[in-house]
Amino acid sequence: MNASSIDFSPSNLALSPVFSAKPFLLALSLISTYLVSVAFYRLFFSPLTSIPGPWYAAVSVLWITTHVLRMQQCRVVQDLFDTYGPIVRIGPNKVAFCDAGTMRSVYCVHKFDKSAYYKSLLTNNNDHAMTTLPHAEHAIRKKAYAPHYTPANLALFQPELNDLALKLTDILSIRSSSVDVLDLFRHLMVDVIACTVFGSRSGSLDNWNKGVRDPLSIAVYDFPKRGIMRSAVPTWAWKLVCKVPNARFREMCNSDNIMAEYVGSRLYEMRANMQAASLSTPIRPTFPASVSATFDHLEKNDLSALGYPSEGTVNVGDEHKMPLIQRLLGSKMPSDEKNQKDVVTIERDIVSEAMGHLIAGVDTSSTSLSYMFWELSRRRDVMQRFQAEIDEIMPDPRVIPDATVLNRSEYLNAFVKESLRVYGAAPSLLERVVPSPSSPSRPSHLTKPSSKPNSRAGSRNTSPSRAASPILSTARHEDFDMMGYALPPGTIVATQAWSMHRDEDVFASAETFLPERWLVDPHADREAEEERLARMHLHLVPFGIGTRQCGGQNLAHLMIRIVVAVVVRNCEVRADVRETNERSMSMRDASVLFPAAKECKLAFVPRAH
Ligand code: HEM
Repeated sequence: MNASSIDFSPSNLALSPVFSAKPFLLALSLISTYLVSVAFYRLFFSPLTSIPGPWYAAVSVLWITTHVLRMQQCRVVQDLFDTYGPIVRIGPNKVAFCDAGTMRSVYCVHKFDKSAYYKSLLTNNNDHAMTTLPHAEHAIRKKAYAPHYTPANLALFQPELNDLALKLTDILSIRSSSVDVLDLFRHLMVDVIACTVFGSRSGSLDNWNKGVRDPLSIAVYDFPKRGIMRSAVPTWAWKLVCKVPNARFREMCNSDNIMAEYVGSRLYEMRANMQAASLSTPIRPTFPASVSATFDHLEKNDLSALGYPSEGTVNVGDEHKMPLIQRLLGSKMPSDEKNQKDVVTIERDIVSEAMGHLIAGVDTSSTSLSYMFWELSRRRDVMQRFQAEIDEIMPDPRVIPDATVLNRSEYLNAFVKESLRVYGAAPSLLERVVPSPSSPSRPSHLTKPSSKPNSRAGSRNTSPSRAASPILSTARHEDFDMMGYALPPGTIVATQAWSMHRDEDVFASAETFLPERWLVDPHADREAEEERLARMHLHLVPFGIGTRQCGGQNLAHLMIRIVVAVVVRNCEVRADVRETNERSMSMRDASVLFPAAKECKLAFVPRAH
């Protein structure tokens, strides 16, 4: 047969075996069989089968992922707790729980490593404390930065923080119309972190006031979105994504580099200054190749025992006051600098760490402050009680009291706790992984092999002893016993502050904003009151819990108190319901909480003194 004799008519082609649909159908049926088998296994034979939860969550990650993308994961997981109880399977390999005893067991006692989810927050393509998954390696990073955030060290920076807060108040007082405080506080926090971490003034607040775009604040804002996109696509595809011809989009893709350039410049300036001043830099080994050998020793040196500034100081300016990058440079750099490779690695680590603090501290604090002022704008009762206290501790409206005075203020404390309870800025699941037997951080007492059958979790409030309830008779030695269920190594487990803060048995009328719940009722039985407050404190975890909890919480507490005090002393706060209301402020959660409208417009009217 020659080519001219082949009939290429459409009707013949459709029947031609070359174009037969059979291979396609075969592939399709193989894939379908595989998917159905996987779903069948996950539903009926997985070690997590007995854990309560909807079947569609057990068979695929698709369901929970859609809620992550809708930025409604916290609410959805809370609904599952309401339906199924305090332990729920939310994915083929993921278990969420809401129980104070289990929370302590996972995050404080066993100190499970973080899950790979955190890698989406890498800075400068490199790890920092928050993204370092293994517990032992993290301990070393934390030891290096933690002394910076002790209350005594932060108190040295209070004059600068006060200046920034007064500048903010001046900006608010002269505006005749409403301002988007979410954006304004973001610029403020960039200045705060520039001051405490880099020892420089970024001028972000000034830029905001002048209506000038501030690339650093924009980069910090863009970074989480960039992280989610970056982790969703392979490197080759990411390079294409970054070429999308849209200037704003490219700026977002480039946010990591913009931050790295800023932080890198500050680091080199600092290093040059330190060298010029012939500083006496202490030499301490950090980030050694083998971290496990030092692990036990580091564990004993927990935060409280660290003692600052015992590790040595740099003799420039105020002997003890130094921004974080100066502290890290002083403690990490080899004095002779013979090994240039080490220097490059160490500097890269410092840049990533400092960037990590920018992204961890800016959006969280600005969201918290925004929700606080929104509450003050609509709760006259809270505002009046607050003003009475602040007017007393701050007779001169331009002289902000010392941190010790702010910390002793009863109503201010109650207001901040209640705000962090209802509007905690990091309310989502804090994922950890059940370790494998070979993991260096796996404690030997993780499981107790038992012959008793599995006991199902029942009520919401499980006491600590319940976490040690019997496990499945089929449980293997390496399984972890969580509330009566045996979880194999590799299972992702997590709790969320959102739910811990909304437990009706602990916080009556949990959805109501009620600072008074944190005050002792003088008419009630004293012992019962103490017990009630202790229970609430046990469930209040806006900064996480255990060794991985927020490294900058003391700075967050200090700055929130300073800003709230000075603004309440100087201004009345108003919201126009046409622009800021329940709907616009409805909470959405990505890794950080934010209002649905992505803005919070409020007006500030100077008070008559
Ligand atoms: C209201 C404000 C803040 C909230 C609600 C908050 C919340 C949190 C939470 C929940 C974590 C733990 C994440 C986990 O376990 O997976 C965390 C970690 C962290 N936060 Fe914050 N944060 C706030 C402000 C800040 C500030 C101002 C800084 C520093 C400038 C900061 C620095 C960090 C760092 C460095 C980590 C990682 C800790 C580590 O793993 O060593 N945070 N934060």
